[in-house]
Amino acid sequence: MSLQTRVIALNESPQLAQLIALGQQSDPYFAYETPEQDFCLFGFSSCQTWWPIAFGNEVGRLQDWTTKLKQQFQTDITGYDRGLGPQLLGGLPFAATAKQQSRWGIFRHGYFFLPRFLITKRDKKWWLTVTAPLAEDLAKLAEDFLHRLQTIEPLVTAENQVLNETALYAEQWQQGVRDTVARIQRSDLDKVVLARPLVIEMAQSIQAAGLWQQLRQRQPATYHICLQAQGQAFVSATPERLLKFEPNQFATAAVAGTVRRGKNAAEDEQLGQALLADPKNRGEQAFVVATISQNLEQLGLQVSHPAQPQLLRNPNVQHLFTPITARGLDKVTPLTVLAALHPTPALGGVPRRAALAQIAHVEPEARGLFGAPIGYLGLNELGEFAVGIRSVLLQGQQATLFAGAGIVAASQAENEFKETALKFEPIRECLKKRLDSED
Ligand SMILES: C=C(O[C@@H]1C=C(C(=O)O)C=C[C@H]1O)C(=O)O
Repeated sequence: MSLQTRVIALNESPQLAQLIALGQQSDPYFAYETPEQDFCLFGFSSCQTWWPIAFGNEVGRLQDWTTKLKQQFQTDITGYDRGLGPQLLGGLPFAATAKQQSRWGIFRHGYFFLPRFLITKRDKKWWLTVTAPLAEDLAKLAEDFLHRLQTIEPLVTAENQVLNETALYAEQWQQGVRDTVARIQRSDLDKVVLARPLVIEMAQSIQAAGLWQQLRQRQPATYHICLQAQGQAFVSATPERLLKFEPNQFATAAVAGTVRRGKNAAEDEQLGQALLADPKNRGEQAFVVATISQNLEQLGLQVSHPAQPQLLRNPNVQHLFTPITARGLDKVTPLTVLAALHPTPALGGVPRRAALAQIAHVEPEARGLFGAPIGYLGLNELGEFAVGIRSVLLQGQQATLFAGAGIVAASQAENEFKETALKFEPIRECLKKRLDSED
């Protein structure tokens, strides 16, 4: 099928409430906002979708799909700026997995779509990209879409309440942490990130676009991402960038080590400084910096980063954080870099292969999109992927939250359990808040 695309500068800024309302009705739908809130993408309906039904070589197959898509365009689609023109929106799975139990449905092996309608906010301006088969009238499609967007009523938050909450595998998980610590102490395994699910049942079906909006209001300084397709959705308020592709370089970050936020500025500062001075957390984060750097250098890229980590603060937790940049992108494609980096030791472990085997051994369920690359990749090769943590899978009335913690030789199961509980909080609070905000 031959495709065509057109980018239109919008004179009037769309209303966020209307984008959200239209998003709630769209299938598929994707919303993406950077922590700086200076760049947003909203994708509605698809021209084509990619969701493999079997596992294995996901990155290679996504690359093949991208190459095929590029060939379907009659006109040059590579010259657009970031976020404009045809974009692939979605996520890859955390790991190729055949045998583990999975609740992820069509997201299980990854899901991307090429949107028919894409609204982009960048440099304080708004744009619409329309992409459709050659036979369709792009001007008419754009006109109808904008009319729909301008006339849609804002989303009415449905009345909802939490029915029950189950921390799955709680005991089994803590035993898994203890076994992992023992294994780390007696082998050359250094770090394994172990995650666990929390299932929340609500009285009514959960509106993904509405939850995205709530997270955006309550937790502004993170990415805000929503991927909705075939009746289910993945929503993430992750603080963590996996990769940003710029014209001549790309940017990534090493995030690890966690402590809660203080009750006041002085306590907050003290907790932050203690985290910066703590050998366990510093060691854990240094693994992440070293491994990311090595993986990139092996691709022939020139890597640079500051010598000392900084603090990355979110409402409930603070982390150690080192920004990393690499040059020499002409040697590799974006997806090659992504495959080399993911999963970083922030979500997998060190050494990677042994850590992934330990994760598969301890965790009964497939991680799906949790901890996985989620974002956009333009056919112009500019894009950005975040790490899909602080996230939730929504399926009707059921929300499954996942959170993980880095396990090293000095880890204690109870503390790691508490740390994961802390990481559930932002989304858990939003789901509960719906109850309070109904009055
Ligand atoms: C795995 C998660 O977070 C990761 C693990 C961290 C840690 O172990 O301290 C910190 C930040 C993230 O890289 C999560 O939020 O689920």
